[in-house]
Amino acid sequence: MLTSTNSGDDVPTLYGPGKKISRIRTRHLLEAKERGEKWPMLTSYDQYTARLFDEAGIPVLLVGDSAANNVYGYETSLPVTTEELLPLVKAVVRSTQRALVVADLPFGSYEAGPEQALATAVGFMKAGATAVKLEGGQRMVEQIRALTNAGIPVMGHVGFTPQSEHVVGGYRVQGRDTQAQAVVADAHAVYEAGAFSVVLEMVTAPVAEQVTKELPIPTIGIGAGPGTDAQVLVWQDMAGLNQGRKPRFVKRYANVAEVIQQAAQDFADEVKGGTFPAQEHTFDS
Ligand SMILES: Nc1nc(=O)c2c([nH]1)NC[C@@H]1CN(c3ccc(C(=O)N[C@@H](CCC(=O)O)C(=O)O)cc3)CN21
Ligand SMILES: CC(C)C(=O)C(=O)O
Repeated sequence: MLTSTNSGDDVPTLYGPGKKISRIRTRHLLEAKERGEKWPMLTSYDQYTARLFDEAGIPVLLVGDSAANNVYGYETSLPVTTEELLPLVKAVVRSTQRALVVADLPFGSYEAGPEQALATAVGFMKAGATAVKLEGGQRMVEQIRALTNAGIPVMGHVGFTPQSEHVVGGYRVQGRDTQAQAVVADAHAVYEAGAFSVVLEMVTAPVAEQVTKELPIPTIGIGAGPGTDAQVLVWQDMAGLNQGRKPRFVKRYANVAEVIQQAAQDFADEVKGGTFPAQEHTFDS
């Protein structure tokens, strides 16, 4: 079903159904940057998508706090809790053989300080995650340092940080004009604190490119242009299950919403019309 995109040589590529690396580790992501190999990351929150994306060769799956709006039906990321995210992390971990699973720390579970961050992150690691992600640059270096020292790989997240939308002043591009140096400084701070990678969200392309060139760790862009080492999208956006307003940075690669809705309508029609179930779906005496 899946066609290989591998060139067939012996270089262990990160992305692709060739599966030459049996289990993705953070060092593989660093090596990919050194080779100049770009890679995709997707969110996943459940068994079926985790399995499909893993088999498609997606090397990193993020159980995002975006489960808030994409699973639980909240309007923003703010309400979702550690208790709500933990079962989703467990489901994704159980359904993944190769991909590196990153657990997002939800709003309110790490900001109080390194001790709170460590307690929360340990819970996600015990649930089977391989790394955690948290939002914030310079203001989070203590947390990032504490987790890294405890053996927990940290993915940073700078630029637009949805958990602090009320301080940032809404969903806005970061890194324009006077903000540019703040975004660059945040990315450097995250790296120096020990992060193995960093998400750049809604950052201007030149700033993202500069950060990508300056840092030895992979940058993962969402609305940060083509210059980052990796790209991430929320899967319901990418596959067209989310039919809501589409941010500029989203590309819809399928229309899954239409497929599911058509299936539901066909099922309903056949039940009403008495054509389902047929003989083949029925047990004889
Ligand atoms: N479905 C979904 N996709 C996401 O990418 C996503 C979530 N949920 N939930 C958590 C955060 C919130 N994110 C978002 C959501 C919307 C915009 C947005 O509306 N952006 C506008 C405004 C940009 C501007 O100010 O110029 C856009 O058109 O891109 C941005 C980031 C990214 N994350
Ligand atoms: C958009 C990505 C990077 C994210 O943080 C999430 O899905 O929660």
